Amino acid sequence: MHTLLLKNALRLVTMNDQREELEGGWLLVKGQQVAAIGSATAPLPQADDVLDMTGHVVMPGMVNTHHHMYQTLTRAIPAAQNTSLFGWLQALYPLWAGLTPEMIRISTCTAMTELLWSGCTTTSDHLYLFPNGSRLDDQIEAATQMGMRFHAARGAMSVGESKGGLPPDSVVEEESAILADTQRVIEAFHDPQPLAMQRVVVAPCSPFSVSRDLMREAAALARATGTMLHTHLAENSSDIAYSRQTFNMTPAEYAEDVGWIGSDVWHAHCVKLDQAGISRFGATHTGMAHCPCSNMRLGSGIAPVRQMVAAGMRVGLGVDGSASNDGSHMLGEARQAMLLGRLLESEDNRPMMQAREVLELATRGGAAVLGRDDIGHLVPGMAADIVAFDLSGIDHAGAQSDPVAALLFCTPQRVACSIVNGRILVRDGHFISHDPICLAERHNILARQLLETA
Ligand SMILES: Nc1nc2[nH]cnc2c(=O)[nH]1
Repeated sequence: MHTLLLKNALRLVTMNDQREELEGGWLLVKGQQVAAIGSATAPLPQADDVLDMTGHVVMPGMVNTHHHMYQTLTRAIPAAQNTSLFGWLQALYPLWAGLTPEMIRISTCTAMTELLWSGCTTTSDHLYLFPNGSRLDDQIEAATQMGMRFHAARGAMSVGESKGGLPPDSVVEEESAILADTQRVIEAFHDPQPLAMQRVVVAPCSPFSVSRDLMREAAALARATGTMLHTHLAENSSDIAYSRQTFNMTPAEYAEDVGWIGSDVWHAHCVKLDQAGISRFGATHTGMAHCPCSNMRLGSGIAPVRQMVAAGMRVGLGVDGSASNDGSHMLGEARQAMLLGRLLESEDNRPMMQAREVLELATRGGAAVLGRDDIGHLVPGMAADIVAFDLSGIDHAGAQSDPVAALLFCTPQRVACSIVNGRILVRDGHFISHDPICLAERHNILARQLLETA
């Protein structure tokens, strides 16, 4: 079995149960897993390949719990720059109706390039439109090519404008077809085994674009197949008003009513979850994807992350779709989570949100949200998902006293090295098996095409 040694780390952040950080530490990878970890004084093992991590912080690859990768084709669209959630969606749905299978594949490669470069090694994606013959298969094919660990959420919309929903009728699907296709992709692609590179998630889009029946049937399908459930919930005040008007319930009451609480469920945003909802979600270990950039970009609000963690909710970070961020920088997202958390906490003079607290959400937190115990920290037996940031450059000059906190306090960097499932994808800052410049060229051609066909 191939072995790889990372040695001389400026800091090796294990995120283990004791949260050990080893100065001068080393880590040995054997095949797909972490085989051993040692401090500066422990004898170095032999290995087939050795990476010298002098000046680098080495840490577990981060876990992104919410994204819409196809939106990389529609970043910074003028009509959607200055509107809140519903207006933003209504400006973009007609563009997204033109998506093709190649656009799904290329946008997935683009978003995964950004994510990998920013320190993320596992990501979920919520793909909820399938126009012009697009299928989840297109995205899974691209993820396999990129080598990233992937939780593909089979999204769906079924309630169009004519039935009181938000999306135009042209982008919704029949509910029977949604359920049949979701079952098909679970059978074709879902791998429940430890170290799985591919899992499938059941993921109707949001309360304002699918029916109560579909939510209930989706929950039953997920439970029958041992898959997880994911949707948007309580994102902003219009979302709350829709829930009250349509279901006469708060979003948390609605989620419980349709069977969407528990340790196999995670909801994106939850900015406006009320106290009763936080308590109920906490007691049932329901998960949530905290998306600070998107929540600021769309003016949605600030999710009370600390309260949610204290209540027992599983909390991870999500960059959200690239039309409401409009980037996929995982370390940058962690920095924003820290800074935004400070604004909320400052209201009652509580201790400030700390760098390590947020790094934990980005690693262990995200792993828990996706229902995984084989990623998110580095101990022998865990998946070899490891990233390294070089702190010897100008952006970190003067930050030697705490290089781990400096990852978030200083300008967010790209990784020098990224390893997924024991395979090196980025070395010395460069992708080994694809060229991001060629990718961006093709991506821009397709993005123009999408605008022209709308
Ligand atoms: N932020 C965000 N919220 C949504 N709610 C339904 N769809 C979306 C989306 O694409 N982005």
